[in-house]
Amino acid sequence: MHLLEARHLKKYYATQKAVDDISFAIEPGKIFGLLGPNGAGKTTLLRMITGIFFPDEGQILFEGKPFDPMKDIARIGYMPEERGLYKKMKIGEQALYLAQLRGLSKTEAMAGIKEWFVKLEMESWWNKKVEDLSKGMSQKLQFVTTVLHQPKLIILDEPFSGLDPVNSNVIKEEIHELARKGATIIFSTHRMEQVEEICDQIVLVNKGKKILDGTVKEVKQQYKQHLFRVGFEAMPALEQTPVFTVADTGRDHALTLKINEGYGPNAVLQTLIQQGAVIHSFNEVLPSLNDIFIQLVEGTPATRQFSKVIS
Ligand SMILES: Nc1ncnc2c1ncn2[C@@H]1O[C@H](COP(=O)(O)OP(=O)(O)OP(=O)(O)O)[C@@H](O)[C@H]1O
Repeated sequence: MHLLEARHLKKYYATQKAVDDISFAIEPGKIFGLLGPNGAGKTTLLRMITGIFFPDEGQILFEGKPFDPMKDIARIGYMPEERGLYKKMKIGEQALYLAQLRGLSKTEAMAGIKEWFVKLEMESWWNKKVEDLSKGMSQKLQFVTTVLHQPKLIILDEPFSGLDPVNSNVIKEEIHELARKGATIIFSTHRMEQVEEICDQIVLVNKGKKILDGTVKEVKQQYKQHLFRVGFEAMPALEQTPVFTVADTGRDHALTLKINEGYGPNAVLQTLIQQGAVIHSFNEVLPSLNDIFIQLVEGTPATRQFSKVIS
């Protein structure tokens, strides 16, 4: 059974089709990346999944049953992009207050906070005020307050913004650990390198529509351009062949070759050897998610506007 299923969700504002018939399903324990350019509809989708507002049309199923924000919200942890911490409150008190608000007893909350503060090296922060924290520090605090009540579904909007590489890695590791323990994670970002490393499944939205859905591996296979990087002992002088085309000018004794239609890697290797090349490496070059993202969304205007649809 899926932990979360979105079926034909629609949310229209006065002039914008912010989310226009989007469906996807997420299995328990998976890390799901919700991607898209600015204004694509990601926040609007997340707000429906977190019960902040209802979809105009469509259905959300949580553990196979219609999503009931009043009941299910206690099992969801949401870290929004615009951070919602009380600036004047002390950090320890704030974490305690938020954990109790999400249903933990004071004892449970204290135990959880201690564990997380030690894990993320925040023990000395207890008596600081939020307004005294740097952007990255408040990001860590917000992460802790999102996951403290052990939600089944954790939704993180741009979780790494403001974090240095060391703290990004710490949070990345914690996200993996939470997923290993069974939590399902949705995270929304435009930073593709993080998605490649972390996500099991991705959905790309653009102009309110879903334009891609699959595992990172599937998506890369779907958009591959049959390119291979070949390393040589010495750069060979290659003759024209119907098997491949040289895709770059070559450096460091290596060339990128594009295999022509009707041929495979074996034919490339045979041709190269016949032409006297001495090969020492041969690797497929898959497109990065960044390349795919840019290819799919480049040049498309922001969210679909009613006026354009009507005219
Ligand atoms: N309250 C609102 N009223 C009218 N239009 C809105 C409202 N909120 C969002 N929109 C529009 O809906 C579209 C989708 O916005 P949304 O915030 O969901 O995008 P996003 O993918 O989260 O963008 P970003 O990556 O920039 O945060 C945008 O065109 C936005 O202008």
